[in-house]
Amino acid sequence: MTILERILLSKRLEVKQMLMNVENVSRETFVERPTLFAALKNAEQLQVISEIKRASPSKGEIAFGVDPSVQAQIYEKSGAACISVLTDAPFFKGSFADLSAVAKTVQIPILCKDFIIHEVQIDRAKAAGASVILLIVAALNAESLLRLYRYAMRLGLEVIVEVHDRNEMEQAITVGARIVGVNNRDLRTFEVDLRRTEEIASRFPFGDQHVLISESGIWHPDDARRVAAYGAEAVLVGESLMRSGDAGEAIRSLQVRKVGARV
Ligand SMILES: O=C(O)c1ccccc1NCC(=O)[C@H](O)[C@H](O)COP(=O)(O)O
Repeated sequence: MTILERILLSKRLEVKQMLMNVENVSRETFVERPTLFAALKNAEQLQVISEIKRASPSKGEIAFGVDPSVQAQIYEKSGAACISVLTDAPFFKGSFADLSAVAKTVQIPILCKDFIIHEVQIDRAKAAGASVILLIVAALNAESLLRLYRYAMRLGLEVIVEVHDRNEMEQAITVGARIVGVNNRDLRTFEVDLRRTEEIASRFPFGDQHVLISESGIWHPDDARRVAAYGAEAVLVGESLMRSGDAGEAIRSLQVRKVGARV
């Protein structure tokens, strides 16, 4: 069984639990946030979506004890365009409590980074303060992808549709995705290869209506320059920021000039 299959098996159980507990979810009112799409499009520099990542299936512990609010404040002050919060507990040691804590602390867009297979998870993400959710094409069939995409849009959320190859990218565009994230990590082998961004970018419908994000495996300014050269307008970065002694400086070093940016 691949790691994605194992995660999805665990998500089905989690969804059952969530459906039994819908009444107990507290809904708080959060600030109105700027849209992620505009934040990425209107910038001349490559934008950094900075992730709160305590652990991962590929690396084990990264930073179990991090205070998500403190980390989020550092990210926001350093010019992050958005904060991604991993909410999966079994594989990433994240939680919706982490998401809520971040939502109470910062004003910028917040991404609920999870493996979404059911509307109840989208409700939960919104209730905890997310303004953006992630839908992974490899985790959904075409009907579920479209249904969940439309559901999130109706709730006023933005959606990043995550893809791993050109075929998935075409599915993302077909459902109407405007924000597409290429995950450079192979979810079966964990191997990270920035050429995935290059491959997908070669067929991506660049222009005013679409924005491309390169996700995973970004450690150095050279990585940022490389994916910017392929046409990415943002990077989604977890581990390297969590392990950095100076996450603020690390974010600033990745804000390289976008290719095609206006002078
Ligand atoms: O990070 C993993 O090991 C992983 C394994 C299986 C499915 C998803 C996984 N990560 C989720 C992510 O997409 C990353 O957290 C995110 O793109 C940041 O990646 P990185 O900068 O390499 O930490």
